[in-house]
Amino acid sequence: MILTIDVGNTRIKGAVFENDTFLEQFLFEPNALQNAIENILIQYPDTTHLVVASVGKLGEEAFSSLATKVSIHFVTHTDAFPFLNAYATPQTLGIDRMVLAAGATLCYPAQNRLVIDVGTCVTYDFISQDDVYLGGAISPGLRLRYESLHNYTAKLPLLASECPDYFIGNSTANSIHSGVVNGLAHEIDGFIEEYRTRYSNFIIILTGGDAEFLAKRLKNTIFANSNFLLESLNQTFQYKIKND
Ligand SMILES: Nc1ncnc2c1ncn2[C@@H]1O[C@H](COP(=O)(O)OP(=O)(O)O)[C@@H](O)[C@H]1O
Ligand SMILES: CC(C)(COP(=O)(O)O)[C@@H](O)C(=O)NCCC(=O)O
Ligand SMILES: [K+]
Repeated sequence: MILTIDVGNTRIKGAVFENDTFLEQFLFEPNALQNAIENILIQYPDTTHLVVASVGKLGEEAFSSLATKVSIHFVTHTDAFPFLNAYATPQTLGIDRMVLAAGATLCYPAQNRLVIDVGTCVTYDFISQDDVYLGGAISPGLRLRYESLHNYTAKLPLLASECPDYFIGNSTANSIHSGVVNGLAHEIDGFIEEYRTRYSNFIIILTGGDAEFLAKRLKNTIFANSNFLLESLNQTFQYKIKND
């Protein structure tokens, strides 16, 4: 069994896999992480590997105390990945984006793929059908947009995310909801259209903490899979074992 852990900039998520089967997912509190992992290892004593991808504040040392209990693999740029990386600065490419690209390449062979991850940031990643990672885009995520409006103005309140069923916001709150949610939905729809002018066919994977919330606002019918990064971590690790 493998326990995969995704340290994002907002949340730390985990999942236990038995081969390709997703058994259970977890959400961690940063200051109770070690204890929580120890409990998972007790609950799933057949766990042999802990596989971690971090773009957040936690580095490899945050997991080192667990090394006596489980074999730890911290994913880095030097791992084996199933695509050719055409990014001009591969060493600064987010490891989460590399893992998403690997998952898309392995799960959807021989086709163009667009991965959209709506987390703290929205990331777009495009992998061509000949398995070349081309890059994509980074923009502020849903919560970051709500927080920026509040943090960088004198008068705008901080609101909880709400799905507007209107386009014209008729109050301050409704204007913010329309600007943030409709704005992000239009961005995603617009990006997909831009990719369509360049590539006639590609599959779209929508993931991240706000994927389900946004999926219903999009023009394009896209099936959201919030666990795609955790699943891709499992796939990437299995690929690494076979190709090292
Ligand atoms: N319980 C929650 N706590 C924080 N954010 C949440 C929660 N549920 C949904 N979200 C949304 O999910 C987003 C974070 O998504 P996630 O994919 O976990 O981000 P990251 O990988 O960057 O940490 C937040 O921006 C927020 O809008
Ligand atoms: C863009 C990101 C901040 C996204 O992080 P997330 O929203 O998943 O927490 C992360 O992938 C990152 O730090 N990237 C480095 C820059 C790059 O990918 O080019
Ligand atoms: K993201």
